[in-house]
Amino acid sequence: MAPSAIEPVSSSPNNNTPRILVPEKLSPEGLSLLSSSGFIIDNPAPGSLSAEDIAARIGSYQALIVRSETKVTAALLAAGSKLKVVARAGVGVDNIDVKAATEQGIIVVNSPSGNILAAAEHTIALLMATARNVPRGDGTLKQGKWERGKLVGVEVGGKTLGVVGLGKVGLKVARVASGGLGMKVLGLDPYASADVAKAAGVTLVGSLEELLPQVDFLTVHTPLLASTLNLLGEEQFGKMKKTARVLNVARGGVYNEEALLKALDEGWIAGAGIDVFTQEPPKEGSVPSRLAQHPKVVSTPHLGASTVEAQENVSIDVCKQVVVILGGGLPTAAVNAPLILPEEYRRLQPFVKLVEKIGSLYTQHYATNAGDKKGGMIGGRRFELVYHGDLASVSNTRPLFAALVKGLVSSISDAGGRDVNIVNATIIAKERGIAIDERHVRDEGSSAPSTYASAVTLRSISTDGASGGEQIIEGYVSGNAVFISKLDKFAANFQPEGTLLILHNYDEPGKIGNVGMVLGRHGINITFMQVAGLNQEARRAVVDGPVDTENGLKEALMILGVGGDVTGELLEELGKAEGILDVSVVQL
Ligand SMILES: NC(=O)C1=CN([C@@H]2O[C@H](COP(=O)(O)OP(=O)(O)OC[C@H]3O[C@@H](n4cnc5c(N)ncnc54)[C@H](O)[C@@H]3O)[C@@H](O)[C@H]2O)C=CC1
Ligand SMILES: O=C(O)C(=O)COP(=O)(O)O
Repeated sequence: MAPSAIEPVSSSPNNNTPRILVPEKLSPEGLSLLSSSGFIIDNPAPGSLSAEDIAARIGSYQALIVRSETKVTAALLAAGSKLKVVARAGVGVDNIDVKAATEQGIIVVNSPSGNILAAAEHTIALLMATARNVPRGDGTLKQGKWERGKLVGVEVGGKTLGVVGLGKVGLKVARVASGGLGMKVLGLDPYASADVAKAAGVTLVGSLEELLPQVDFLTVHTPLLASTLNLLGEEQFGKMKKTARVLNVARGGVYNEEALLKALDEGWIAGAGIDVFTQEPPKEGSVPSRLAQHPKVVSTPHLGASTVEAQENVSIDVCKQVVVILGGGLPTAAVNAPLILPEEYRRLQPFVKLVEKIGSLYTQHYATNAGDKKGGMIGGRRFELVYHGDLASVSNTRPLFAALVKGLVSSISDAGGRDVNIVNATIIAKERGIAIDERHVRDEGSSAPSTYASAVTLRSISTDGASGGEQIIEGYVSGNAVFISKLDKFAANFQPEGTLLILHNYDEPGKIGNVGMVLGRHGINITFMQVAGLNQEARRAVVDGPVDTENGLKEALMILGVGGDVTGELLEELGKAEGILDVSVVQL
């Protein structure tokens, strides 16, 4: 039987003393913080508890601390009737069902930066190892062979590195590659700040299509999200140089593993350095295992965060937070902590919801769906959040500020933006190069119907004058429902809920019918529809303006609430329909 250091619950000194289960290897520095706070820690030999063992015991624990190996499923959380916190001693929370935890009121925390240096350095290690055949040289020499002729490598200096995902790890890799190794670095991250990228020696490009044919090495540093799963498949590997090598110290699945195997087998690319797999450890004979054992691949068993220093950092980071949470406090890196404290809930909650929806609508409509993804639509931008009417007299707007940051990053970050809370919103905004000014305006009008005493305007302004001009979204609250009343120059009135298609078009007879037919062909139901025409100011500008009065006045937005799967194909078809200027899909 596998060894287990877990004592029966009844033998604890006091049955009210919180118990913490740590089924994976965690540095003792953090564990000693827990024990000196008086908690009981059960830290059996790593791997000795099966998923069933953990589920059978979890009911007696107030906290669970994991790394990437324990799958914290909805069923496990449901069995954890006393659980107050699940702590991830690392960055990625893709092994935790955060939604289920939130529904059960369990706080999930992580260590957002404790291991990022380790992950970046491991990426550089794999870069050099793949370029210079280090593992094969070592392996063959240990077998008594001297194979210099077979192991000629390539230099990285002067070569081009592509970095997909310019967050904390990606930027560190980029800095080392450009500053230390003398590489030319191209970056792709639709949400990155152009200034931050430039300071790291990175030139931003607009798409994978533009990036892939240029790179000698490619590295990915995005979280694993629905939008990054299989980001690179056969089509993408086919666009790369035959001499290119790819690296993955992010998550298995960002590269489609079957496609990567094929690209290596058929010589579309020259090699790979892989730390992470869709199945860990990979089962013998599976695709991830064939990849790990492939002669052109340098593979490591998810070692990105495995340094003494990183493990100390993440252990201390999360154990401190567990102590705070079990003591009734608010953690610093909660993946799903509340944006709003109970005493402010009644008054601010609808506005928190409105501002978060406005932020999310902004990112999806202007950044994610934009044809030109060179960045600059979020990071590196100045946002002005204007509180109108009664709301202007609220002095503690921290929850609204945090709601905007959360809304802006929700569709692009690891935990769907749930890691933003009132404690860390300012830091996260700064990290992403987002500047937010708040203004309180008592008298000035907004586009909200005059019966509503409070409204919010978000204005997004380019700081370099180059990217994207200015955007405006305005909304108001009625009862507990939130409404968008203005989208740029269009006067709207719709609830930002569910899946919405926003079509910018010339408002002419037949347009609605055409769109309805396309949606019908794709099996999409329309739940509501609204045509948002130019607001008064924009009408006046067209009438007084020099050009094209007729077409200018016909400009409108068609906003459709839809049910069903909105595919890329559908969007393309809608985009090509006559009179449609552009289309975007947002999930709110
Ligand atoms: N192998 C290992 O041991 C480790 C792996 N990791 C992995 O690395 C990932 C990245 O970590 P951080 O840099 O700390 O996260 P981060 O959140 O700071 O950065 C992620 C970046 O990806 C960008 N992004 C999101 N979707 C994108 C898309 N479709 N295309 C291009 N860019 C996109 C975001 O804008 C953001 O800038 C983590 O989510 C984790 O899964 C992290 C630490 C250790
Ligand atoms: O922090 C992360 O996202 C990691 O991938 C590190 O995983 P680990 O804690 O080493 O199992």
